[in-house]
Amino acid sequence: MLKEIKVGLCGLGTVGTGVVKILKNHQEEIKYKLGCEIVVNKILVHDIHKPRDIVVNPEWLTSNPDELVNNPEIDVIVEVMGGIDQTNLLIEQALRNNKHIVTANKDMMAVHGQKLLKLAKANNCDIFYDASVAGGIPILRSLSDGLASDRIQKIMGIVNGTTNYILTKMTDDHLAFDPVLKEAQELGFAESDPTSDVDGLDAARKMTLLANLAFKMEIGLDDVEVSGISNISQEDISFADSLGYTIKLIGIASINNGKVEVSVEPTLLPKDHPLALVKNEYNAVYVYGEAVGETMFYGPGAGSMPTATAVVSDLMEVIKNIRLGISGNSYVSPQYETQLKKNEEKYTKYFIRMEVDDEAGTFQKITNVFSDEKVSFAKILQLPGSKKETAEIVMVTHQISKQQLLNSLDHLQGLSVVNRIISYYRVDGEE
Ligand SMILES: NC(=O)C1=CN([C@@H]2O[C@H](COP(=O)(O)OP(=O)(O)OC[C@H]3O[C@@H](n4cnc5c(N)ncnc54)[C@H](OP(=O)(O)O)[C@@H]3O)[C@@H](O)[C@H]2O)C=CC1
Ligand SMILES: N[C@@H](CC=O)C(=O)O
Repeated sequence: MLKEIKVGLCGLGTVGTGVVKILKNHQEEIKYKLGCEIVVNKILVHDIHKPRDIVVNPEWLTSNPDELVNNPEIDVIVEVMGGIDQTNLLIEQALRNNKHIVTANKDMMAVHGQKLLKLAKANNCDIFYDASVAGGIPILRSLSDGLASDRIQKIMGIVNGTTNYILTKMTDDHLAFDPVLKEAQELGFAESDPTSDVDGLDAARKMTLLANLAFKMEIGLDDVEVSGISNISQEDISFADSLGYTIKLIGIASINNGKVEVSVEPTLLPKDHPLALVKNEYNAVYVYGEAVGETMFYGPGAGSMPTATAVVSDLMEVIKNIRLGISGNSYVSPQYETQLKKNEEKYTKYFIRMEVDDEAGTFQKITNVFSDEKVSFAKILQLPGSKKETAEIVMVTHQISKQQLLNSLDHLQGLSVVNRIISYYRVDGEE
């Protein structure tokens, strides 16, 4: 009979502080559900003297990882400190010492996840990482448990809280990018290096974790097409708005005939689409299963307490498995070889904005390029440009392949009447 489980906590920042609070504030419920107590007996931090928002026993604090990973008293390492390669080494060492792992670290899991999962299995240990995707939403667990019997066909969602916060404030309150990013950092949503949020890398890491689980393949970061939100302007937002769309950073992973496509990019959604209504740091993930149809998961995707909820729930799962004697089954080897769609096989609609010379015949030359590529349009706007004797053309295509888009843009750039392609974005979520 287990009386208590000893935990070594790596990190006491935004998420780590939430973990300590939940373990303290919900200890009665947790003990009731598990039949044993969870005791934190070491906490790894950078600086043990730093003033903190939470009171912990000063004897728990250490800056020496050996006191956790090589400590025979510790059963589970909860890693909420971030970092990739150094942290991976620390986790490998902990697994070799037969410690179970709970982590919120998508950066590490996207790069070293498969290897760590195998090492965990070899050492009869669990490694759970539900908090690493969409914060408080139990999306990885839903894919591996609740939807285990289905064949997943598509996942589409907002999986980065920081960029959703920024886009919400830019769209609804017309605020500028930089001060809103600063706000997201102060609220604890952003990564220590927020460029990984802004450039779409954080969302791409999460999409690989989702896609691997959903499609039972090994999809790496290099297989994901990524673009972030730093080039989205107030003009893009307002043109999108006047055509009936909202811009969101959307991750998509889909499979057709065994071929996958994973991308993260700014996407125009109809204003009444459920994902367009997801605001601030909230995340939402659509999962389309062959049998279940459409399901949607919604909740806070970042922040101290939501993320800590997922971490502590994973910790409880580890403990349940220890009690049942079934630890070491987090790794399932990929069932299928990874096959990626080519650009000719990726279909969607696109929003395209360009600045052109405002002279007779311009429009005809542009439409000729598109009709040569068999691209037709659902919506077109033509307005005066920001400079004298220029015009701006904004168009939304019907469904075309990525290759048709790239060919058209290439030809347009060669036309003397086209001054520049200002922006182009995917359009999704409408028939
Ligand atoms: N914030 C969020 O909303 C979410 C975060 N995550 C992930 O959770 C993890 C933690 O994020 P977050 O809590 O925001 O990060 P913070 O920067 O707030 O906290 C990091 C903590 O780890 C400690 N730390 C960092 N590096 C080291 C090191 N090399 N040695 C010892 N201690 C170290 C820091 O010590 P010290 O306090 O002394 O500086 C700090 O306590 C990251 O992987 C992040 O991607 C996942 C989902 C949501
Ligand atoms: N920086 C991330 C934190 C959670 O994963 C985000 O903004 O979503």
